[in-house]
Amino acid sequence: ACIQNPLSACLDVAMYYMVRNCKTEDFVRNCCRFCGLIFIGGFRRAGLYRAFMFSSPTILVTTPEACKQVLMDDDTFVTGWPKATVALIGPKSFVNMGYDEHRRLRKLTAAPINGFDALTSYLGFIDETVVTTLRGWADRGSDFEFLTELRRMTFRIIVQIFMGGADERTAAELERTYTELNYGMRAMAIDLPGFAYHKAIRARRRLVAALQRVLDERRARGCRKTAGVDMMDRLIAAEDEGGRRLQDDEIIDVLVMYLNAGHESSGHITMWATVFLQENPEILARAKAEQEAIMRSIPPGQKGLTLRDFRKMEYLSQVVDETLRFVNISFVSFRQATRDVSVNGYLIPKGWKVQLWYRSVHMDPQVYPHPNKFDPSRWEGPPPRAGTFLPFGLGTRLCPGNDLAKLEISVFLHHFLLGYKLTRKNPNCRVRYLPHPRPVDNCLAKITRVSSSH
Ligand code: HEM
Repeated sequence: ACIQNPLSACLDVAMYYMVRNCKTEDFVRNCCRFCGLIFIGGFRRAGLYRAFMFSSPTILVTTPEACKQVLMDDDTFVTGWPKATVALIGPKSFVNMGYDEHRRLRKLTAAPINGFDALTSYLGFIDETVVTTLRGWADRGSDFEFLTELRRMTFRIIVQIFMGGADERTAAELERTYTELNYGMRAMAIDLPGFAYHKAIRARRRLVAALQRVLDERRARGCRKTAGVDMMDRLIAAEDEGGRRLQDDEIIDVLVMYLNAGHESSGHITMWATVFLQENPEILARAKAEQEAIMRSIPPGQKGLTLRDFRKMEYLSQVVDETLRFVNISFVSFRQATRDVSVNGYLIPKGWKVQLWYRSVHMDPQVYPHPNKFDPSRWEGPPPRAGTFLPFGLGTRLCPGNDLAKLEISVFLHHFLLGYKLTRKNPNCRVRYLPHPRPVDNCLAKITRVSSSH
């Protein structure tokens, strides 16, 4: 992992400092002491650092301007995920796809997820799922892993959108397999028994086999063409200009990627937003008052929430944005330079990897004063300057599920605020930062009903 001492635990040390909410300078100082990584830019605000990570010479990009330049230039920067990640997500998924194929499949799959019509069609299911889930937790009356259950809930939603649903047992089993896949995603790529990466590779094999079974059944039964079409139907029916259809392994890799991306981050952010609300009574009171006002404005005959109600959740949207900034669930993206290019006055050589460190942007005191304070009110006023808020990335690879994610999280918080309370068993529980920030007890907690109408 390290230029000077390939056997050192340099990468672990690097990751340890970088994934915490610490300043890049602290990381550089500590990392250099441990293993002598070489950095350009030093302690000036160059925002670019040179390192050797995941077996490749790499430039770390940490300022809004430089991130924007890289993310908006598709000719010069192509996707550049580490081989180990590609092996887990799928060599035929977006993480490893050329420009044209990516554009085609992205167009096919993104429109049915985001946008007014798509979100309207999913809202009823999301609303019902959230209401039933919260009731079930409150009826339990005992502690449970809040994060684990939230991940199951967001997984049920994404499976409904992509595969027209799955029964409770299959969904829980698949979600457990995804958890194993995820734990190996940012682990050292050691494919030996006992290591997280090895377990993740095996989890991927199980996922591929499960999705192949569903695909076989779907092909045998015939795809739906009109009512009830889901993403699997769309992928099976898709043809390029030459009339070529997608092979099973291509469909499966796109599904493995979407089902993973479509529930992990949303589940984590929902958990953190709930925790932050519960820990900050003033913020909770203001968010709750807004939801109560929305409830009062709903006409008597209306069943469930509408997108119009969701659009009125202005303060809640600030809470969600602040959670996205503060937690940095997707803290880094990977690209590769296709030619020599100058960024911020420094040369990035052709073939070098480029890592975009969103966390550094979101925790930069020059962009966000007092970055370690959870303060939703910082989102009042005009929208942030381009490149300064990148929880969903930017450019042609901007997260296609961004609106869906915000909708799911907001619907959950709406019902939580109106009727429930979270009591954590270990409120000071240690946080683990890889693969995503989470309390090591997976947020062991109890949900109690505080309003008789829920
Ligand atoms: C809070 C929730 C979420 C966060 C923070 C998040 C974050 C991100 C980020 C930062 C990227 C850009 C990666 C890059 O530039 O290489 C991305 C890509 C992606 N996300 Fe999300 N995401 C979330 C939810 C979702 C959901 C709900 C879905 C699916 C419905 C989804 C599907 C994807 C896919 C397929 C990509 C790859 C896009 C491409 O390469 O064109 N994400 N996400």
